[in-house]
Amino acid sequence: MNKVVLRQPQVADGTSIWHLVRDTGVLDVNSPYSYLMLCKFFSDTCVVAEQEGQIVGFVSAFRLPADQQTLFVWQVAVAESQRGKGLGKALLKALIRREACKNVRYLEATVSPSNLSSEALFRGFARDFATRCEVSECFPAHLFPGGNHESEMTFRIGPFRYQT
Ligand SMILES: CC(=O)NCC[C@H](N)C(=O)O
Repeated sequence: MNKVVLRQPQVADGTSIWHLVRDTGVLDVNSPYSYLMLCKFFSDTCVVAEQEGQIVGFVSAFRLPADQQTLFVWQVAVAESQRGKGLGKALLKALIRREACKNVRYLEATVSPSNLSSEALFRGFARDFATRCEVSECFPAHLFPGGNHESEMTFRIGPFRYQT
């Protein structure tokens, strides 16, 4: 099986990332522009996974403006072909080891109740770092238009007790 390489995204990856997110069938598909913007202005806290020239994984994140010690993970996308191989956790670990994430003490992400694999990912990540994972409501379903979006629950992981 060919090696999966984890790297910082470039703007040329934007459309492939958009396709990957769309093809997961579970994530909110943001505009193609938003993925170009993430690759250009937030690449220090984004990671892509590439295999044989194909983007097969992606994580986007940024430090919270109101709390620079917390890293907010926006989306984690893993291609069907890579499911169940630990790629999601590998993406998060590559992210948290970045220089741009130095001294991050908490990681936050939102997960919808039906996304059991995402819940398992974050709970497993907290376990691996021997730290807490606290869940609270972030965006109740009624805040979304059209009545067809689940609530989003915040998974707050930390504190990271040693240099991450
Ligand atoms: C961690 C993660 O992928 N959360 C998804 C949040 C939201 N539903 C989205 O897809 O952007």
